[in-house]
Amino acid sequence: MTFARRLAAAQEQFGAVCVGADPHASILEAWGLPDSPAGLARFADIFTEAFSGSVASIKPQVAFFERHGSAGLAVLENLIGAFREAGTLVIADAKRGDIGSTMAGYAQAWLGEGPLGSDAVTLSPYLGVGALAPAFDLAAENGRGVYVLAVTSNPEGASIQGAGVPPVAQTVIDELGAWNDRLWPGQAGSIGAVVGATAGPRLAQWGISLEPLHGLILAPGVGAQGATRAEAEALAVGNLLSVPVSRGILRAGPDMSSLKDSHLTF
Ligand SMILES: O=C(O)c1cc(=O)[nH]c(=O)n1[C@@H]1O[C@H](COP(=O)(O)O)[C@@H](O)[C@H]1O
Repeated sequence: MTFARRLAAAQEQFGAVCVGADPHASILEAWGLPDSPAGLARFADIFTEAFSGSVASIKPQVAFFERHGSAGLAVLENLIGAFREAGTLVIADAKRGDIGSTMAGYAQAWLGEGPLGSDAVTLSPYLGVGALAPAFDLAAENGRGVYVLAVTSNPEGASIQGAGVPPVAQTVIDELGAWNDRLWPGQAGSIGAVVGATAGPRLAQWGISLEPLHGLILAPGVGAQGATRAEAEALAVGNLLSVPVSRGILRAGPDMSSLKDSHLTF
């Protein structure tokens, strides 16, 4: 089954919130845990108990695991495995992107059968949308998905993403839509665009249309970055929307019952 269909079924059951697994040093501290591989492992245990099997998807931000080196990556591997085994979709937020041959390596790492293999991965299109083809092709082959940065939630992205006529972001979205149509003809594609929930005013100012995407939208920025769920929902325009929330949810921990319920408030 395609990633888009699996995600649609999961969101029908659990809703569109994607819980961010972002163990910032400040979150570990707030949870009374050391900023070490042992603290990270304890974070992962609590996070797994709170959310595995009870939300549609999670999004581990891999930087917060990488900063602990190989021990941190081992925690990430276990986390990915535990959630996938429970049937909760894992979107690895790795923001990878490189020339085609190296891209094939990243695709195998994050969308393959190895220990970091996830249901979907985030990618950066700065080397060209076409350079990401190895990830698109693997996703089509094995029922995985990708999310490509288009209009990011941070203000610094504007000078590049809004440059040109049509703006770079529109070109990214149009090219992603063409890939979706080619790889998943006649159905929702499993390639998504990352469009910040904070980015509504930029979309309007640049005249960006998300309609040609024919796929998925990931709209970060709700909660800690100040955007609302309604602002995220306004972005869907016929695409399947997921709303990742990291700090807004994690700040409810480590108390298990507050943490378990926190995603319901978004
Ligand atoms: O790709 C992403 O997920 C992403 C893209 C973007 O434009 N903005 C953005 O904040 N993110 C990620 O979404 C999460 C947002 O975290 P919170 O602001 O704590 O909810 C972080 O993991 C970011 O790395």
